[in-house]
Amino acid sequence: ALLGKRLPKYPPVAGTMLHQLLNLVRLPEYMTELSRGHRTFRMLTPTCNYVYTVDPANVEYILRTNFANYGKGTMTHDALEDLLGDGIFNVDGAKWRHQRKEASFEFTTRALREYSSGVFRDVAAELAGILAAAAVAGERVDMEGLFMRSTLDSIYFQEDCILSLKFLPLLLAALSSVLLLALYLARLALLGKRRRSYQPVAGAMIQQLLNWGRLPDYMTELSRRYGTFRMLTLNCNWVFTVDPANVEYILRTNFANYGKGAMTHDALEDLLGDGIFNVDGAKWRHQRKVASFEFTTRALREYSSGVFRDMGAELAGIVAAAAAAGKKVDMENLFMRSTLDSTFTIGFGVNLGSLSGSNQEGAAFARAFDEASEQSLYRFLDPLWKAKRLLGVSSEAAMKRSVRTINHFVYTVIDKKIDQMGRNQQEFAKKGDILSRFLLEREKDPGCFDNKYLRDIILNFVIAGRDTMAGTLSWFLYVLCKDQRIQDKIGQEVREATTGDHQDVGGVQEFTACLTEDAIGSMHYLHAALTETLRLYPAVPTDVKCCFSDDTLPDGHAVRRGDMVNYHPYAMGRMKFLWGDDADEFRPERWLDDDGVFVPESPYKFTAFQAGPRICLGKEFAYRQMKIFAAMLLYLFRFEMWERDSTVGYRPMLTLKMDGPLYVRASPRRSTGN
Ligand code: HEM
Repeated sequence: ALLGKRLPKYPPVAGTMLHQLLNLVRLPEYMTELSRGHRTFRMLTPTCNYVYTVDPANVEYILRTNFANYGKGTMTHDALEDLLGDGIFNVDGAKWRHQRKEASFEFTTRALREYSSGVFRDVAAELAGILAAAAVAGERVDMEGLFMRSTLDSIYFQEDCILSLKFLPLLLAALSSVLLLALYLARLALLGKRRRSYQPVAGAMIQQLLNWGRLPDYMTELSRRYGTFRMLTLNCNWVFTVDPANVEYILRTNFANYGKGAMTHDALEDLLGDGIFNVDGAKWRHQRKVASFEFTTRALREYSSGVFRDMGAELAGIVAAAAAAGKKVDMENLFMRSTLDSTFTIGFGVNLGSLSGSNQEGAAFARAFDEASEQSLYRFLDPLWKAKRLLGVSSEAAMKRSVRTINHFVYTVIDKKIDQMGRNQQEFAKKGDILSRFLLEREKDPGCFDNKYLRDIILNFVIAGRDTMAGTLSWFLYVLCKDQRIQDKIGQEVREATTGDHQDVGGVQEFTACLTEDAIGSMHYLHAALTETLRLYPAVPTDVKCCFSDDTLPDGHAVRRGDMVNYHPYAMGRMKFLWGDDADEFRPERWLDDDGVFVPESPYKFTAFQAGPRICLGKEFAYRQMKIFAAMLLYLFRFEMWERDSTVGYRPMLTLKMDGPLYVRASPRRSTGN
């Protein structure tokens, strides 16, 4: 992205608007001459560039490949509005789509085809008659004039125009058919406008603020009552839906019309910068491409599996020590620390040591990151946040402090890495972490991205990998503490897939060696239990997209440009109309077929990983790590809540984080050998 910024390559300048004015009477010729010199060029005007091209590849790109990025725009629309209004020639987006659909239908009806063919034949016969008369009389004929008058575009009735008089009935017939069509389209457009029905209003922002501590459940209650509804705010509608057809529409069918938008970008910019989570268009496409490539390399898969196993073993060691001492363990905290360590190690080749508690700076970073994440979500509901940021007061003062801590920490990591690379290039080239790979790329192509770009990638990677996985593992263990039957079933499956029934291994390290890719792949019940956790406790409980132009959702409800359209994984996971009467029940079996094989659901119904072109890139990655951690812990230990009947809640953040510790008692299922 930075390379794109630093080295923008614009087409050569072939002239200015003045040159075009001087050549106005021969403009097409003049532009043809320029096109011979440059296939693509610019003409400068006081307001913007005019780019001209005769290159078919460019033409295909703007007319088809990246169609969504090129349209009439406001300048053309405003200039032609008095003449063409909001007709098909002069609009983009939903208005264009609607008229195009109606017109496409009308233009292909057999009735219109037959009627117009008759008119054309009659007009042509009249024209031939006039020509015949002129030929007999030896008179000259102005063919251009005849053609003009015989087509619909130039219908002027003048008393001295014999041809028009002759053609009048036919022209009127043709004109009336066109007018009828126009009236029909206008009526449809008007009807469409009149019929535009909006989602019922379920409340206003104030209600969301009043229910802040239990927002996901409050929104679930509203979803049960309304399905799709609006919450009013001062500046735009917030639309919420749990309808899979709507979800598919915004995430896939009409993907180009729904994106992060300026509001989300601004609210998250301090934390996520221009990272993949927070951008649309070309910036998103570029990072998606690079990341998709990185995430599927075998090298990264192997490297990350190794890191997950080591980290899982370290975690198991800590739990074993607590179990031996009969002490309670806060598993939520351990998961947060261990996933932070594993994410950092894979991302940057640096073990933060937060699991072992050896790194104070790492702990401060994690705290600042949580605070910034919570504050970023709050910004969506606080209309004054920008003013507060400007003045550096209240919640925004804390946000500034958190971001400073985060930036200091991340830039230090990057600087250290650059230092390492400088000291031993050859050793460095062997490193499997993502930052090293990016730095090596930068060596080959200096200036392709700077430290700010790397910082944004890091933080996006951290929020992607750390909070989501730690949260899911914590909720997973929580529900398992409440249901020992499921816990034992997973323990048994892990045992069968790894060591078999009769040969328990003694220690963590020994067991780690049994956790092969095949063994992990065969744990269908564990896979189902993790998926069931994500159904009821989706790591990203609500996801919002900005609507770029007026549209109608598949359920018939309209949305306006600028509306914030939310689909709600947390609420969706609890809807009876989607999951049956036992929707609230934790039941991994619902994901398995009769042979016990995991069967995935439509991603538009089970939306925990999003869906469509922006589906989570780390889905497989996440399952692998979660399965390694879960398998290791459940093979070795049995867990129960430290206080038997205690429950845990959540904190409103970008991710569904537990509110407070998850204190459990761990007891060995078998000897850990530690
Ligand atoms: C349980 C674990 C996870 C869940 C539930 C999850 C869920 C999601 C969701 C809902 C999104 C869409 C966010 C949005 O743009 O609105 C997303 C995007 C993404 N996730 Fe995950 N994620 C998980 C783990 C991971 C991991 C471990 C990684 C990588 C290490 C990862 C990488 C990404 C990336 C790069 C995107 C951005 C995709 C794009 O915008 O094109 N995720 N994830």
